[in-house]
Parts: sequence; structure tokens; C-alpha cells
Amino acid sequence: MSEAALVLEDGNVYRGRSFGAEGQTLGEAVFSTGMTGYQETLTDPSYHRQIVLSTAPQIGNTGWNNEDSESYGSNGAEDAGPAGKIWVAGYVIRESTRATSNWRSTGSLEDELVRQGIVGIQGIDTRAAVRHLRNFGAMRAGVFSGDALADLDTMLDRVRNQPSMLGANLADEVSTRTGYTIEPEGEPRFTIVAVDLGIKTNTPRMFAQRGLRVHVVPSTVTLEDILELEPDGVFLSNGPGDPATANNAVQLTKSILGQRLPLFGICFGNQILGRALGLSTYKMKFGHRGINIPVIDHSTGKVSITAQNHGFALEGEAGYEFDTPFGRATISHTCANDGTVEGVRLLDGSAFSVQYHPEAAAGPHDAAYLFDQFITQLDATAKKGTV
Ligand SMILES: NC(=O)CC[C@H](N)C(=O)O
Repeated sequence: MSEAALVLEDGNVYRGRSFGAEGQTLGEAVFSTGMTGYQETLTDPSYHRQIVLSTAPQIGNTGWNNEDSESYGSNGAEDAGPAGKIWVAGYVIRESTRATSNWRSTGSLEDELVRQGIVGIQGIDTRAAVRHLRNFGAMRAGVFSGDALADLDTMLDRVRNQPSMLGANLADEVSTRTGYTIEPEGEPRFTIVAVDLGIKTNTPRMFAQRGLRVHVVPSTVTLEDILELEPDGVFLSNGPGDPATANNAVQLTKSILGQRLPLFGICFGNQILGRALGLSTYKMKFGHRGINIPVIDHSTGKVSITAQNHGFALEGEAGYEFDTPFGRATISHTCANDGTVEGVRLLDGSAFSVQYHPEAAAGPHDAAYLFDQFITQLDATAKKGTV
């Protein structure tokens, strides 16, 4: 275990010991407040190019298993085998567990980080680092250990020479190379196309459990490709990067809305649908990452505790209603902590999306009703005979 340093672009340095692979990694430093679910977090393709800092002080207790990874369909995941691909650029923790203990575990977290070449650091004061990121915002950073540990100016130069997350176009880098199909459990009810912008494994599973056949397609898919699959509806997945760069996905979404196909989106998918409806996005100071974030559904006034991972958001506020080329739309959900937009809905049509993760891997299951809501819309549209 060698010395290691977490270097932030503003010159702050936290010194500790290496965790996982030794070497250098660069990315945007962000923090996640989930007390559990590190395997799902590390394998979520939305974390591509981010160095994740865990606020939970001890990490690794349940080791690594072949069931919980969220990256099975994504680009390059095949190479990682059943363990699933780790997408985070680096991992920052206070303390690694001494003993792994879980009946499903096939090995330790640290061994998996080493196997996949993921550079991490342990033993820093993660409370101080999180307070810093809260006060000054998510920023570019690097973790250095072994031969890559250098004098501060050299490390800082490397950190400052990397591109910012603002303006980063990353969905194509994580999307599946070829389409694949998840078959429904039980009687097939409907068929949907899921556009993979960085889709998590549990999302098609949630659809399949409700009787949907899911064609997962690459981010470069065209409207013609989608229509050839004769779907009853379309899903836009979560994904990494700045939604302001996702112009192709926004154009595609506009054409899907033009076809009046039912549409559902999660996280990046929410930002894309919002943009297709005319809203703009902005980079949040430090974002929302964790599994206990309260969201208000303004159609019912009910609050859900949700899983989240986003650093960008749609402009807007609770109760905002607006005209779009596809009809009237509204901000359907906002965050109870800071009022930011957490969902949009087309009032004159069947398209809606949320900024959080109803597939909840990891996380609470409060928002699973949204999958049922999508099925209700597919049902209603099929009965009207518009598809
Ligand atoms: N989980 C996601 O889909 C994240 C969306 C986007 N990359 C953001 O950070 O806001």
C-alpha cells in the first residue's frame, strides 16, 4: 500500500494511501452520500470520467459479487466478465474494510479495483474533502500513487490539463456497440425500444418484470431503426456527460414526439426530453448523488425518497407550465431539498421523465410506480390505436 494523493484543480491536496490499482487517474471529483450500494455506484455508466468520493466512512464490507453490477450491456462490459465493468474514473474512501463478508461475494472490492486497473485512495479526511466540494463545487481532480506520485506542480498541471465535465459529450463512449433484446417475464404485453445512453442493467429488468420486451439500441440509432422494431413506446436512459452536448439525442426525441409514441426517460433521458420540449440545462454546483434524496410529485403532492446521480439539471421550477411544438408541458417533480427540477411531463401527450432513478439500484423503491405509469400509457395508446 503506497502513498497516494487526491489533488483538486484549485490546489487542494489530500494525502493518504493507495486503494485498488496504483497509478494516475483524472476526472471530475464528486461525492455520493449512499451508505450502501458501492458496487452499483462504481459500475453505473453515468459515472464515466468521475472520481467518486464516498461519504460513508467504511467501504467494502460486502465485497464484490457477480449479480449487482449495473453495466452489463454497456460498451466494454464484456471484457469485465460477470463481475461487470467499473465505470468510475477513481474511488476515494476513508477506510477500506478489513474483512469482506457476504454470502454472494466472489472476492474483495479492492481486488476487483486492482483487476480492472481502477486507481483509488483511502485514509484521507473525506469529511473535509466533501465540505470543500460542497463549498466550491464539483471540480477537476486526479488521484496519484506509485510511480505517478509527483511534486504538486506536476500533478496540478495534469489535473488542470484535462477537459471539464461542462461540455463533455460522453454517451456514445458508454453506449452498447450492438443492440440486444431483454425478453419479458411471463406473457409479453408490449415492446419498447430503450435508447442506451449509458443504461443501467436494472432498468430493462424493471420493464421485463412488467411484461415488456425491451430492445436496447445504441445511442446512434435513427428514427427509422426504431420504427422498424415496431415499438409501442420508447425509453431514454440515464448516461454520463453534459446534456447540452447531446444534440443528436434531442433531435431523435423530437422526432419520436412527432410520431406521438409514448416516451419515458430517466436522468440523462429527462434532460434530453426537457431539451426536446424547449428547456435548457445547466451545471449544478455539486449535484445530487446518493440514495436518500426527497422529491415532490406535484400531481399528487407526495414525496418519494429517491436514488440520484446527476450533476446537471433542467431550468425551471415547481408549477411552471409551458407551450411546446408537441403541446402543453409542465415541471412535474422538484427536489424537496433545493427546489431543482426532477421531472417533466407533456400534458397533451404521453411523454414523461424523471431526473432520479426509479430503477433504484441501489436505492429505495418509492419511485417504482413510474414504470407502472409508463405501462398505463402504453395501454391507453394501444387502445386508442394510434400506434
Ligand atoms: N445519471 C445520469 O443520467 C446523469 C445525467 C448527467 N450526466 C448529469 O450528470 O446530470
